[in-house]
Amino acid sequence: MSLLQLRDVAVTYRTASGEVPAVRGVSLDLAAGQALGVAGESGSGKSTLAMALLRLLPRDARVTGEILLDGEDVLTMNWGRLRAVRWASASMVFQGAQHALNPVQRIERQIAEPLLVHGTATPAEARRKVGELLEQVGLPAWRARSYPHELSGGQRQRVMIAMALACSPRLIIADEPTTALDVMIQAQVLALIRSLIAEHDISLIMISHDLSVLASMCDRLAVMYAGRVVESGPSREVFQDARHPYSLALSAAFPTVGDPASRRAPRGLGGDPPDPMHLPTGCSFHPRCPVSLPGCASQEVELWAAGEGRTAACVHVRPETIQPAGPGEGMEKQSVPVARPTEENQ
Ligand SMILES: Nc1ncnc2c1ncn2[C@@H]1O[C@H](COP(=O)(O)OP(=O)(O)OP(=O)(O)O)[C@@H](O)[C@H]1O
Repeated sequence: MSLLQLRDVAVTYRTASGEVPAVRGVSLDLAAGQALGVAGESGSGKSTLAMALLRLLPRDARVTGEILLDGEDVLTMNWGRLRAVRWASASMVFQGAQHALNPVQRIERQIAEPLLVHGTATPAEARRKVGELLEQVGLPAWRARSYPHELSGGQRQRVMIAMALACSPRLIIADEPTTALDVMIQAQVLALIRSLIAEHDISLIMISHDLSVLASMCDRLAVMYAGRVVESGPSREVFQDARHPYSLALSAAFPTVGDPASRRAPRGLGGDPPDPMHLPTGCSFHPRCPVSLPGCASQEVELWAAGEGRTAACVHVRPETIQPAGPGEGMEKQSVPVARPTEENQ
């Protein structure tokens, strides 16, 4: 059975200017021991989805659908059960550790807190465990006495990882865990996460805008655009042979380690992500899509099978299904391959 199953999950923020549909109809599965990367540009709904998984969203967010963790729906759990599940079954590493840690509490107290709250350790046991956890994440045990401001950004992120590990969860959700770090430290923290999840057999959901980082860390990828998953599948295949033009643009936007040619021309995607309150009609990506067809402006496309274990929401995956947009614009049976970007069209 899957460790985590999302069924038609939607999140809408209620704001003074109206409803913001931040996540729309997301269905995903995560098997035990698997790592899933969730990619997308800023504003695509990644963090909202991650926070929804443990009901950490503000009160003005309405979440619908099903979020089944070990078969139990997180959305309908009572508060007592939810408190038990947080940290112990699933824990979170937030982006920007300097904001997530309490600046006036020593590290020891912050890492020990989940252990004490869950009653899994006495204060003396918790102190010993904190030292062990710090050593597991590559910090000396004496750092337990430090305050967050006495640590570097990379060290603080290691502390966040130690906290996430404290109650031996089955799932860690890491939201842009290395965004604020320089490249060398980023590589160290990613290597640390990779080795810890393998060693402790922990499942991982990692959020990032960087598809190349996710492809190097995760078994599967889900690419989000305007609150929807537009493509999912095995990491290597999505990264190297994207079926959705948006995933293709994302994968082309980052150089690949070991491929000097990919560094020469990091390619950006033209235009801006849409405002969720004013989404384009039809396929939300069509105004920026280099291979859109006239019908894409009127027809929203569902996720279709796009190969072994793969899905993509693009008419080019099943071109025969698109309806004609109007007189003279018939596109039935038209097959247009998704164009890979070339040097000329960048
Ligand atoms: N508390 C909130 N109230 C209203 N709208 C919000 C709130 N939080 C997020 N949003 C909106 O929801 C959409 C998705 O935001 P979210 O932060 O989930 O995206 P993201 O992909 O994680 O972006 P980033 O990579 O910048 O963190 C955005 O349009 C954002 O403006």
